[in-house]
Amino acid sequence: MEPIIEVQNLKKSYKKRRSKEYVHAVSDVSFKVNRGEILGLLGPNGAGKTTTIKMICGLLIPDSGTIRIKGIDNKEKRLKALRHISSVLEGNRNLYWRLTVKENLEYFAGNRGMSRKDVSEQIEDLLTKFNLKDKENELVNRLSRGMQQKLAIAVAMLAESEVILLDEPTLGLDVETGYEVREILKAIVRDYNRTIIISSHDMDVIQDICERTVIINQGKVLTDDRVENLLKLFEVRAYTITLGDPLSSQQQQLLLQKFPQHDYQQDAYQSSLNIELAKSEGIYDLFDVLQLNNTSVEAIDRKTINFEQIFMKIVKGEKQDAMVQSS
Ligand SMILES: Nc1ncnc2c1ncn2[C@@H]1O[C@H](COP(=O)(O)OP(=O)(O)OP(=O)(O)O)[C@@H](O)[C@H]1O
Repeated sequence: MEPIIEVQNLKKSYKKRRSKEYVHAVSDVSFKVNRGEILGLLGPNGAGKTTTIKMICGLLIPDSGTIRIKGIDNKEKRLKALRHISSVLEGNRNLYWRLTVKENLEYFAGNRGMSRKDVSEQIEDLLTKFNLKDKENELVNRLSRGMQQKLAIAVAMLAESEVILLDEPTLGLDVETGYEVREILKAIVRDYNRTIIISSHDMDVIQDICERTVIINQGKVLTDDRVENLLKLFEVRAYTITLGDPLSSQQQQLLLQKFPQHDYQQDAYQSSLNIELAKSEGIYDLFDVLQLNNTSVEAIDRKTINFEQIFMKIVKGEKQDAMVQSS
C-alpha cells in the first residue's frame, strides 16, 4: 500500500535573530503515514515537531529533503499536493472571533469556493458531530477554548482533504473537553476515512488514539513504532514490597547481584524494596532471596509502566539497543 504521506530526510534551520548562527530545528526526519492512520508526533519542547508539521502543510519550505503527499512531490506540484491537506496549527487563532460558529463554517466553506447551498448539509452534520449545534449562533469570542478548538477542527474538515494535521489539539483543554476532542478525532478517522497527524505533549492523546508514534528529539527521529509495540518493549513489572523484617547483609548482597537496579529502604519502623522486573526475570528469584531468612512480606504493590514513562526513557536514551532490534 502506498503511504499517503512520505517525508524523507527533512532538514530545516532558522537563522537566529541578530546573529550569524543557525538553529537546526529539523536535522533529519523521515517517516511514512498510511491512509486511515492516526500518527502521533511526539517530542520534548523544541524537538522540531511544529517545524515538521509546518513543512508538511506547506507553510515552511524545507532546506532539503522531500515530502510526498499521495505520491505527489510538494516541491514539484505544490498546489496539487497541498490540496489533500488541512491543518489546525494554533486552533482558535484561525477563526473569526466576531462571527458566530455557523458563520465561521459558512465563511470558510465560501473561501474554498463551495456554495452555501451545497455545504449546508455538511455544516449541519459537522455541528452535530462536534456537539456544537446548540452554540451555532454564539459568537466565537464567547466560546470556551475547548469549543473554539472543536470548531477549528470542524473548519479543517470542510475541505474534505484526506489528511488533517493538528498541532497540540488538546493543549490547555480541561480533562473533559480533552477527552471529547480525542473521541471526535477517533470518529473522524473511523467515519470519514481521514488520516491524521498529531503533534502533542499529551501522552493520553498518544496512548489513547494513535496507532503509531514517531518520537523526535533535537530534530532527529528517535523511534518510529506502533504504540502497542513500545508498550510491550518497555513492559516491566514494578513492585514495591513492604517487608516484615529487615534484610540481612547476605540477602542484600544477593539482591545486588541478581537485581542491580533495585532500591532497598530500611528505617526503624519498616523495610521496603522497590524493584523493576523485566519480562524475562522471574519474581521467584526474589522470593528465593527472601526465603533465605524467612523474611515475611507484608504487602506487594504492583505498578505498570505508562506511556509517559516510556517516552521519558526513549528521550533519555534508554533501551536504544532494544529499539534497534525491534525495528
Ligand atoms: N521562527 C523561528 N526562528 C528561530 N528559531 C525557531 C523558529 N521556530 C522554531 N525555532 C527553534 O527551532 C527549534 C524547534 O522548534 P519547534 O517549534 O519546531 O519545536 P517543537 O517540537 O514544536 O517545540 P514545542 O513543543 O515547544 O512547541 C527550537 O529550538 C525553536 O526554538
